[in-house]
Amino acid sequence: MAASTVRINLDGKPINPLTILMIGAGGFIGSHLCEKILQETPHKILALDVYSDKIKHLLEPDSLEWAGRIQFHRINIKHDSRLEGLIKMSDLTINLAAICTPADYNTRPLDTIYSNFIDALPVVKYCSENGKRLIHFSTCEVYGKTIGSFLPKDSPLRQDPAYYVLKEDTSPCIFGSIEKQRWSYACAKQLIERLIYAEGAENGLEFTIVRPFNWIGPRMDFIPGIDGPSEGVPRVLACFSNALLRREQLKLVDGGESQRTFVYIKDAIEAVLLMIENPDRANGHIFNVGNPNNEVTVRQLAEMMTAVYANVSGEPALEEPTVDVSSKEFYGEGYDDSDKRIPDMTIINKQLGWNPKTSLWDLLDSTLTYQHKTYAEAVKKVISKPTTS
Ligand SMILES: NC(=O)c1ccc[n+]([C@@H]2O[C@H](COP(=O)([O-])OP(=O)(O)OC[C@H]3O[C@@H](n4cnc5c(N)ncnc54)[C@H](O)[C@@H]3O)[C@@H](O)[C@H]2O)c1
Ligand SMILES: O=c1ccn([C@@H]2O[C@H](COP(=O)(O)OP(=O)(O)O[C@H]3OC[C@@H](O)[C@H](O)[C@H]3O)[C@@H](O)[C@H]2O)c(=O)[nH]1
Repeated sequence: MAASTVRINLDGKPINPLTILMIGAGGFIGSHLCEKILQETPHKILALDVYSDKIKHLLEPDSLEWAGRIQFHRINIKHDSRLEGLIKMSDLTINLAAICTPADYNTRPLDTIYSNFIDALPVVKYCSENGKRLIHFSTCEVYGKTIGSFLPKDSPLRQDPAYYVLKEDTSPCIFGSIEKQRWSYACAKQLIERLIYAEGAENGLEFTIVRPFNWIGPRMDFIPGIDGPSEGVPRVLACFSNALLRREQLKLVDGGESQRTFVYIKDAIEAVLLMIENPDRANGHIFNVGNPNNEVTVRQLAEMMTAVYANVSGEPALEEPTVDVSSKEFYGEGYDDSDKRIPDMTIINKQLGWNPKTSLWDLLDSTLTYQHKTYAEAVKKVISKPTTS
């Protein structure tokens, strides 16, 4: 975008160029947000992460048109005295850093809690003390299970949205027992939300909290044995992509009955840009960001991904594309699940006029096209290598 174009916000006011500190800029969401900001706005980004692979295309070569507007800082926020200085230099801090893969919640609960609560504390504190605005990434997992999941299976109330649609300002947060360590993540996220909210109420911190509902798209997580550990278990999109690329069966945890709504990353990033550029409408709010129209069971997701991938790759699907596995076998002791996640969109609609656009089929089509182009050759090479005994 031409730096001279004046951008106007939702209230018709000109948007001044900002310096944005993006913590976790090298991750899935961060990489898309950096791309969007550099391509469509005049804002500057201080991109902070321990990894930069997913934003390498934005950092190199130096001749890129936005070269002067992004600066990478390889920093671990757990222990780095440069954090406060970077927050002071910026108009806005966006915190995306977190351990956020379910396979870690019950197997590395301490790391999960430290990452999602303790490590976020200095970020909140420095923003509050220095009068800087904060956009913090929480999660839809703070809602936990729906009220409806506790009703008898045949109860007609299960069909009533009041028992399952998740609302920022009224829905309760329902987690399992302490032994179900899956909830370590949701609980840590909930406590940091409460702390941010309290900083706003008592010390005037200008904040926005984002609750993403299963954002998916290119560059999400990793393909085990290709650009991540062979034994690693990423989130469902990458697990299923990996199986499709290897022509293996897709594993359905506990029958794949849980339901999710999936939103295309590019739609969701538009919502974040609206928050960035409309502080008067976004400050003090918690926003669900998801696509209520894209609900499926995990089994339906597997079936749809199998069909889309057959189109994209030109290879017919396996005769039996899925296999059931127990959650204990797949994730280990202490796993539990969210049953159903439909975001209420009233608040984000009212404040920012945002709506998701992309259907599940279309978003899977573009995402699996990317997965195929990026990984198919590398996976074939790995599979064709003789295994050492
Ligand atoms: N993708 C989703 O659908 C989704 C859903 C709910 C919530 N979220 C939240 O959104 C945020 C971003 O998610 P994502 O999907 O992009 O995950 P991601 O794992 O791809 O990105 C997180 C990034 O943070 C970095 N990071 C972690 N700890 C760090 C530290 N101590 N210092 C510096 N960098 C650190 C990681 O290296 C990684 O690049 C997270 O807070 C996550 O909980 C995402
Ligand atoms: O191979 C797999 C992987 C996952 N699954 C199931 O697919 C569903 C979705 O799993 P994901 O790995 O995408 O993660 P979840 O939706 O449970 O949680 C996510 O929600 C929002 C964010 O906070 C995090 O990114 C993550 O916690 C779960 O029911 C899981 O059990 C499978 O059936 N098979």
